[in-house]
Amino acid sequence: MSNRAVLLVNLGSPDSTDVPDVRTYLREFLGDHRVIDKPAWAPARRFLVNQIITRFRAPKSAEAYKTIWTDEGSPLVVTSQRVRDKLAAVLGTDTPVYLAMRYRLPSIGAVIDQMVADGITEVFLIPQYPHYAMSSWESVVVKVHEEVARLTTPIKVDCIQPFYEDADYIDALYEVSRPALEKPHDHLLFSYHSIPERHLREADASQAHCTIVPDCCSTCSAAHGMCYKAQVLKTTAAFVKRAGLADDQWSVSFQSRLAGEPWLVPYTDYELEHFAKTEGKKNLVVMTPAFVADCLETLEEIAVEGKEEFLKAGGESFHHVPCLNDQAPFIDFLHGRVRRWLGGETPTATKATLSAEMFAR
Ligand SMILES: C=CC1=C(C)c2cc3[nH]c(cc4nc(cc5[nH]c(cc1n2)c(C)c5CCC(=O)O)C(CCC(=O)O)=C4C)c(C)c3C=C
Ligand SMILES: [Fe+2]
Ligand SMILES: [Fe+2]
Repeated sequence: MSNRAVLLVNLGSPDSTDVPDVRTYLREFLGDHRVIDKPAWAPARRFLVNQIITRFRAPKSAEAYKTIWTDEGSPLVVTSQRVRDKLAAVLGTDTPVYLAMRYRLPSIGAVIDQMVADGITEVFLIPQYPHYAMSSWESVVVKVHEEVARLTTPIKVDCIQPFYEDADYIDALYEVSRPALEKPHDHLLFSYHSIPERHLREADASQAHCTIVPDCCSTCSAAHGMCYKAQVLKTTAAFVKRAGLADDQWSVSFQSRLAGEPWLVPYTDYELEHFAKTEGKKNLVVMTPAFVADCLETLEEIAVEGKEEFLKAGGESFHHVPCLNDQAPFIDFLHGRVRRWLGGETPTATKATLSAEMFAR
């Protein structure tokens, strides 16, 4: 067996839909200071997460998870396992593929220990996020490097760059959404996971561009290497061009916000109501390209709740485009990137080339 391997990392889900398991998951997830960050108020943050958010949120989240749970477990975890297995099948035994979750199981630390036991010395890390965000991509990449740093025999980590406008990724998105786009519809909505607006400023190492320069995301800047909003807008622009859509056929919105501060706007739930009630857009297709695997945020929040809100507001048809999941175009995309890494061609990020600010937070 070779000493080189692929490591896929996704966000993770609770172990089960039981409230204590959901609480444990939320504690770990929301206890990550790259997700709920307020370093200046660290004790307040711990109190907020442990006592308030998890106590009140866990029962509600558990109910939501029950609506999407499958016999095999959480859709996000099950789909990620299928992606791992399909990628492993096309790569063959020379390049094993491992899967870890940022929160809960299988943990990044345990999977890295397994890789060491298997004799792996070089790893191609592919966070299962097309876009950089402090709370997603950065959290995974930093955690993997932290776990590698504790090893006595080091592993070399090459990380794929956020692939938000990679032509092959956009082609894959186009392939999986074509059947839905061929159905009659009035509008295509790109609904991305929201983040606090403040996170855009925190990620901007120059502290001079994001949310400061007017129309910052359309003004070329080095800050966009770590600007979630600029990157989701680039995914959208690349997809719109690939699909040949006119400007009045699509728009962007942001879902899954928490309370307490401004998150990226416009909010998906407001947009859904507005389309049906005031814009006369009654037949809607919704894509969710921030997620590569269908999960709570797509299957429940969009495909069930979003649909209900839209139809209640007077909408007539609502179609959620499934995520890339384990569909062939995504496996082909990943396979292509791994082949290029094995051939030394894929531009990758190492700890030395990644922003030092990322590791210092
Ligand atoms: C796509 C990338 C993601 C970013 C960026 C992100 C930021 C972010 N999320 C929360 C809070 C929650 N997210 C939850 C679920 C969830 N989030 C992502 C992805 C991103 N989050 C996924 C894939 C999922 C689904 C997980 C699954 O098991 O299916 C949840 C938990 C569910 C709930 O209770 O609603 C919370 C909470 C914050 C605060 C944040 C950025 C600051
Ligand atoms: Fe989230
Ligand atoms: Fe911007």
